[in-house]
Amino acid sequence: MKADVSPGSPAPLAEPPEAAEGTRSLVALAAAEARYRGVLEAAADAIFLVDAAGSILLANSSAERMFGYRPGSLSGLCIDLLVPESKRAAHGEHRAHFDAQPRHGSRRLTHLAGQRRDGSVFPAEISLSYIIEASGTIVTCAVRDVSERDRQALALRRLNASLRLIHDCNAALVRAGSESEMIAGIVDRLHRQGGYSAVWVELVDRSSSDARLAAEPAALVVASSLDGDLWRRGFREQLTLPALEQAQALTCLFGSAGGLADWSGDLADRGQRAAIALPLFGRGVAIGVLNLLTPEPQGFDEAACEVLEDLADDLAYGIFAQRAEAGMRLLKRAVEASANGVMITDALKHDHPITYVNPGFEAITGYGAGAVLGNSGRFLLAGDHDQLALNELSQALRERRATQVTLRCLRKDGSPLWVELNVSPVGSADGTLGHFVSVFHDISERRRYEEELEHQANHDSLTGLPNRNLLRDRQQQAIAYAERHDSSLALLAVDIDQFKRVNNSHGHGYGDQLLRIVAERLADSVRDGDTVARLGGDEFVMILADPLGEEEVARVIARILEKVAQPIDLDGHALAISCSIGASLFPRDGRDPETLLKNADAAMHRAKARGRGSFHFYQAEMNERVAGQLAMEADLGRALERGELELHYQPQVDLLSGKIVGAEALLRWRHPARGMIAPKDFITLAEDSGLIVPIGQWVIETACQQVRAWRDAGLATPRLAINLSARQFQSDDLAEQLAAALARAGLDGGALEVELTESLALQDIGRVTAILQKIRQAGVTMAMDDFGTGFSSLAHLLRITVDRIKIDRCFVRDILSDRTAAAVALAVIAMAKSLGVKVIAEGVETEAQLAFLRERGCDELQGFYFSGPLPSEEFEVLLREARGLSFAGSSEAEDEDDGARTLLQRGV
Ligand SMILES: Nc1nc2c(ncn2[C@@H]2O[C@@H]3COP(=O)(O)O[C@H]4[C@@H](O)[C@H](n5cnc6c(=O)[nH]c(N)nc65)O[C@@H]4COP(=O)(O)O[C@H]3[C@H]2O)c(=O)[nH]1
Repeated sequence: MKADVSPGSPAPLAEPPEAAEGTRSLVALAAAEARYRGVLEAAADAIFLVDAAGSILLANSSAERMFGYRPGSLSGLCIDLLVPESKRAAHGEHRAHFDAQPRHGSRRLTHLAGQRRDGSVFPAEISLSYIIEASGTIVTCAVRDVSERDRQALALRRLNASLRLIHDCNAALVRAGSESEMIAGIVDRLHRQGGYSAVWVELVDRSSSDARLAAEPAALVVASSLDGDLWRRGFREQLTLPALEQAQALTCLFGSAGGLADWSGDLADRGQRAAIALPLFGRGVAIGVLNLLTPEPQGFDEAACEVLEDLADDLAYGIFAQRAEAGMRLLKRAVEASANGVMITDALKHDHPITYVNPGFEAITGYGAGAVLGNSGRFLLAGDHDQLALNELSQALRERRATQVTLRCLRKDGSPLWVELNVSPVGSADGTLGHFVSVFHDISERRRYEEELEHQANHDSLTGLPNRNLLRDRQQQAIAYAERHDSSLALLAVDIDQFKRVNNSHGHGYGDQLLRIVAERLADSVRDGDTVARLGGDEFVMILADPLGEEEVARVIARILEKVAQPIDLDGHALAISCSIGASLFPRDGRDPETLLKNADAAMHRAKARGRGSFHFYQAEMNERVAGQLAMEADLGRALERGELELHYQPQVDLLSGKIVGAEALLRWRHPARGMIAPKDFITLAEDSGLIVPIGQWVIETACQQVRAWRDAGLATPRLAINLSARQFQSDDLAEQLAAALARAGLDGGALEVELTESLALQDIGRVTAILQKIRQAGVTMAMDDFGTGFSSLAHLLRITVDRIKIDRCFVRDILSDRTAAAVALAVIAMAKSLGVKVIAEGVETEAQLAFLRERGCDELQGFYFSGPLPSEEFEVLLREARGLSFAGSSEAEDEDDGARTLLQRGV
């Protein structure tokens, strides 16, 4: 049955009754119909009346709205049209079957679907009631659209699932032992439990500085239907990277493949409907991105996004925490493994007790954790609180700020320990100060090295005494002190006498030993507060702090001289040394270090000029003298080339024959400005400056040429003695030089004699004797000069074989007045006799001296009594006239004559 029923004029529900009665009944019926119709129209469900053939007899407005039909257009249509196409055939069959076996009653059918006019399908529930009428069964069908209810139910289900997922994920976060395990766990759960078809996490490459993602994902689970990773590239560029850059979750829906980008089209083809990229940020730092794919079109609706964002936050926090913990573990390991000592103290407790020390602390200090925990770190100072750095340290602790100080501590074994200490306050979680962390750096070795360098820079390596640098400091300090206290100080310049000779002749090792001994002796002679410094060579300087005056300084100097003069035994060589000292006083002789030193030096040179072992206080005119000496040294250097040197000749007379048997060549310097200068005024200078070597060569050459000239002049020339300075023996070829000079003059060795001084004994005696032997082999004779004045041992001297011994002037001078002088002279004569050596007395000035010596067996004389040194021309006259001494009588006659002194007379 088909009815064209429109909602405005609904079809009658029943046939009208009999006429009379009928009119009332009709009215009542119409009223009832109107009520039913009202009910129908008010119903939210779609309500249909359908006949047995399936034609819609009536449909309410809700039905037209629900199925998308215009008002009235449903009537007459087959109800099957409202069933989804796929179910339509089954529905028809079902309806036919029912028609064949009609029955009363009602049914409720769920999980059905309706199809709208536009073809769209919606979930529906249907209630059916059957009325069997004569014309057939009429079915009342109430259809309810349950889309919204289903959607809500689905959302609820999803929410529950998500909550379960979150819970499980959080459990995984907590339980994970490592970052990778945690990420893998989350990814796996999201895939298995959350039903996401692909889940992966990409992390920021921590080795890159610009938050770039690592090339490979940290974890990835993909359903097999999504095999192949071509789509992932597009996903990465379109979702993952922008999400990270924008720091917000980005979603993408794939409706159908048409018109979509390659990657999303590919995913849509493979049944995927939505994608999301969730950035992971931990404490504001980009960590990575969590990416998900789902076949559910609503998979990333608002609620799901919310849940996933929470999960992403948890994951980010978990990674951050894992990293922080790994960082902590790493830090702990680093602290444990650090070679630096680490000490943590409790800043809140009195005395800051130690709460932690690392193994490095024990290695450095020797104290293990067990011994120090609970103590104050102060114990390391071992009571040494007199350190400036401690002020800074305690102030920093008080002010709760970081500081760095260098401290002197003591190790457990008592050895000194220098540490560089970095102290930093460390806050508690609530921001208040909780601890101090102190890092110890053992700088003992560096400190030792620095001290060594400082010592080297300020001390003389040979003697360990302060050097010029430190002396200057000490001088300044002493001057400042004296100025403040209105007191004085003395500066002593000390120089070892004849040190150069010792050094040159015995070698530097010997000289070094001597310097060390002198250094010790000088240091032993003064008080602790005084300074002894070595400036170099044999130059020492002493500062006597706060002396009472010149007398006290003189007493100290006397003590020094005495101490230094004590005999020294060096490798079996008995050595008597002495030093010369010059003193300047502050403020009298200078107010600054330079002036005091210069003046003490000038005084020292003056002392040297006085002779060995003396001292002198500075006097104003001294500087001129020193300057004069320097000028003289410069002049002497030029004297040779300018021909200012000449030789004078002093005859030596035989005491038996009275004849001139020899002569001594004595050097003179005819200075253009100062006139004739005697050797005593420049020989020492020449020796000290080394000029004596070329000068000595000149003497040898000139002496030889002079003999040659006299001989050529037909004069009977006696042997000529020349003086050899000890310094000349340092040239190994001295003998060769002599031989060459003789050869050049065409002379044999007998023409010359060399005069040696006792100071030769200070030289390397082996070397000297070897040279002397060569000289002797050349036929040259030898005389020992100034015998008895030297400081060498007799035993030493005896190793040098000489032909003549010269009794020194000083004994001859006093020979008649001083018993000691006479005894020495006699002893020399006796010794010479016993050795078979001739004796010559020098400095004989009087007849009485001559008589005494002649009488005691002295062989020869030299002295003013007969003649002083003469220029060559004058000496030539002596030779030409063959002058000599004539003796008035024999020695016996002299004895008889009371006026023995007159027995000798000077030959004319
Ligand atoms: N009081 C007094 N003095 C007398 C008398 N007779 C001689 N004299 C001085 O005694 C010195 C003798 O020389 P010397 O002992 O070898 O002592 C020499 C010698 O050691 C050294 N000398 C001189 N010429 C040379 C030289 O060519 N080479 C070296 N190395 N030294 C030289 O200089 C020293 C001093 O020489 P001169 O001043 O010439 O002094 C000479 C001479 O003038 C006298 O009767 N009374």
